[in-house]
Amino acid sequence: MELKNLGEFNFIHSIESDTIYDPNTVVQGIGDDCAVYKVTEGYEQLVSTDTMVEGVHFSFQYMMPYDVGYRLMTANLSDIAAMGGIPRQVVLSVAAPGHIDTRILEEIYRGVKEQCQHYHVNLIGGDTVSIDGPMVWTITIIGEIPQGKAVLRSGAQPGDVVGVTNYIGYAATGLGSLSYNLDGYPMTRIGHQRPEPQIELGITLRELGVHSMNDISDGLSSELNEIAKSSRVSIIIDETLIPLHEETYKLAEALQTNPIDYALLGGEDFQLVFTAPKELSKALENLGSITLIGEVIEGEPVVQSVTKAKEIRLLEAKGYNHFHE
Ligand SMILES: Nc1ncnc2c1ncn2[C@@H]1O[C@H](COP(=O)(O)OP(=O)(O)OP(=O)(O)O)[C@@H](O)[C@H]1O
Ligand SMILES: Cc1ncc(C[n+]2csc(CCOP(=O)(O)O)c2C)c(N)n1
Ligand SMILES: [Mg+2]
Ligand SMILES: [Mg+2]
Ligand SMILES: [Mg+2]
Repeated sequence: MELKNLGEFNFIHSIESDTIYDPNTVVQGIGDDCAVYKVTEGYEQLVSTDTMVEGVHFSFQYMMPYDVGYRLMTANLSDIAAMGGIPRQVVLSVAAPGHIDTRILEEIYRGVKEQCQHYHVNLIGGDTVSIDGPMVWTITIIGEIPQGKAVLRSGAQPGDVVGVTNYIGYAATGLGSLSYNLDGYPMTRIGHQRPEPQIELGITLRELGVHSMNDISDGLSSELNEIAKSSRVSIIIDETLIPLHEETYKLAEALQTNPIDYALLGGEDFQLVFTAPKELSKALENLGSITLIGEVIEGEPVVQSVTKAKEIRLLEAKGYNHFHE
């Protein structure tokens, strides 16, 4: 059935069941002017919002509707992970054209709810409007963090080591293989379609005492530059240490591109990049999913890298930019 035949209120009614995955914190969910939720004593509240636009952040050529919802939740959960926080509540706003088949919307919600269930997050409200254009999906997420413990972009200190979680350039490899219609990239395709936020690692890193952290939405060079600027420090990384998946090397070979660029410029990995006191190096490496790729030094707020050929180059804050020519 088309959305315009179902109508706004029937649509809201159709999605409101199975939205509460941590009932202890909810006083009022979907169904009133505002949602009402409880906060934990001794904790600060985190809030962040992220939007996904059809044609910009996703294409039904490369993703199933279920994946769209899944990744929308991941992008929002990822910003909570980047602070070392615990996700709690979300509200979701959708703008959709009247001719859309409601089965597509149901599938997107199924993806959202899957991630809500997995991370014990409640979907407590939202908004539904019509648009004469592409679908626009926005989530606002609320999380919690023990008082004074949020890991900021501005906390990096000279002498820190720089680390990343898992593989970088993974999602961009999957998207590249899809857009060039190349077979043989099963792992990274899932990385593009169904990325995971690093909630548990974010909490572990915060508890270990990392100094600064960011999640990778726009690309490693962009995120490192944000840390360098906010913290007023210089960062230097060794490009040969950036953890790339074998499918990234394979795609770079097939397309005659530089594999490092998928990590530096690709984005949407939703992995974490952080800086930490050098004394934590051993503990960080013992986590298994962390790679140390550089260090923080005193100086201008810039990022430099040592290339494979042992040359030093400036890493500009390139990466995904919505308003770049
Ligand atoms: N239109 C806006 N109005 C007010 N604040 C904004 C607006 N857009 C971004 N911000 C704020 O700017 C800062 C950086 O936002 P940005 O969206 O770049 O970070 P992010 O969500 O981590 O990255 P990404 O959106 O690429 O995942 C955040 O504090 C965000 O709240
Ligand atoms: C169809 C299609 N084309 C291109 C891309 C790549 N892409 C889009 S937005 C973005 C950065 C993060 O956005 P934001 O800063 O809004 O969080 C990236 C890397 C995609 N995912 N799908
Ligand atoms: Mg954002
Ligand atoms: Mg972020
Ligand atoms: Mg961005």
